[in-house]
Amino acid sequence: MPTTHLAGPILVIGTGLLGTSVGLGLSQRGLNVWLIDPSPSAQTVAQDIGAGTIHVPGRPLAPELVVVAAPPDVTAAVVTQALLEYPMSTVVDIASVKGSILEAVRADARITDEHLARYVGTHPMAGRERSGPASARGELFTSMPWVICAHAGSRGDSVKTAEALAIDLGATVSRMNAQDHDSSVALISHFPQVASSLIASRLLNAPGHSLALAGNGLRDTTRIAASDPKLWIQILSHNAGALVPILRGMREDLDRLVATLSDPTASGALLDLAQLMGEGNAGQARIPGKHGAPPQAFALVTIVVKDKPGQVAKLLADIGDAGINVEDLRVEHSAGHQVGLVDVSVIPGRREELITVLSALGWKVAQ
Ligand SMILES: NC(=O)C1=CN([C@@H]2O[C@H](COP(=O)(O)OP(=O)(O)OC[C@H]3O[C@@H](n4cnc5c(N)ncnc54)[C@H](O)[C@@H]3O)[C@@H](O)[C@H]2O)C=CC1
Ligand SMILES: O=C(O)C(=O)Cc1ccc(O)cc1
Repeated sequence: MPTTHLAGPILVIGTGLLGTSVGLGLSQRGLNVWLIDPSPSAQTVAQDIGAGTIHVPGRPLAPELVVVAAPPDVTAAVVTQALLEYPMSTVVDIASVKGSILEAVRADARITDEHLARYVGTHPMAGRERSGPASARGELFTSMPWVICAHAGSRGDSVKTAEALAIDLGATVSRMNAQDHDSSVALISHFPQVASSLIASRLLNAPGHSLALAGNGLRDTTRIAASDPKLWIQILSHNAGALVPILRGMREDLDRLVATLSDPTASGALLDLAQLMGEGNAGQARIPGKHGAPPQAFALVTIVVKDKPGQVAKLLADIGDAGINVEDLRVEHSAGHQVGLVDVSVIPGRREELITVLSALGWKVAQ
């Protein structure tokens, strides 16, 4: 068994996608995990897939750590209850918003400074569009950022325990206060979610023959529009204060774009468009690369594969045998043809070698 920073036991309250993923990851590392969820089926599925053991309320339990993985709306109430019920435990939550939850816990008349000292708000920056325990993965957090939002009254050992959770699950710890967290995620998570939903909602009345032409541009920009509405109405409403200024900024840009495109022959119009595209290029280039590394432009090699079982696995095995690391992978199917296009990203210095090796093995390299 791998060594862990946590000793356990750990109680996970809320065994949906995130809670079950936490339970799976910790159980796989040999820790003793207990599970509670008001939904009997969520609780049972989580236990059945190996996330831990259902905790029967009323049975004595003194967890080292309580992880609250409930929806944002109820998180503050569940955290408060856990602080009162488990007087020796550190209590963390993993909700996508932090400021409103800290305020609500603090505002509860039953919560003293001693209680609050054991609470640490946290947020793993990892998830999926699907909710529920059946979609959970123990490896969900590997190499992903996990924000630890200690507050002024947090106890040092509780902050360490919260960080141990992130580290034991393979995540990268990032520390900031709740306000900085909320303004950061408004920009890098909540705004993209809204933008994606707005784009996808434009497709509602699109004719089928238009949609049939869709490629990765549309798929990339609408992937997260498939997210769970029940969760997102809570996230967006809890972080509205940080989100609204970003949306106002976008509205200004959109108004300017509409004005420019209303007369694209006007003097300065093309310059305006070039500026918009240029600013987009510059913003996109600022997004860090894999594992938080600086942005890195990978080289792309496109391979044409037959659309039949095992082809992509065989291709990856051949690339692996050549000792070349695949940095990113995308498979595209061309409509009406029995072939797939596999885009393989590698570090630029290995591109030519990859093309030579694959061509020699009989693969059809498109570019
Ligand atoms: N889905 C994602 O991609 C991410 C979600 N989060 C946060 O994780 C939390 C959980 O989200 P998911 O696991 O995706 O949702 P989910 O819908 O898969 O699971 C939520 C679970 O909480 C349970 N629950 C409802 N009321 C409860 C209560 N009063 N006490 C205890 N449990 C209760 C539900 O029965 C359900 O099993 C949310 O606060 C969300 O903001 C954080 C990072 C990523
Ligand atoms: O799928 C993605 O790209 C995400 O960004 C997932 C996600 C959703 C909600 C969060 O609070 C954190 C991460």
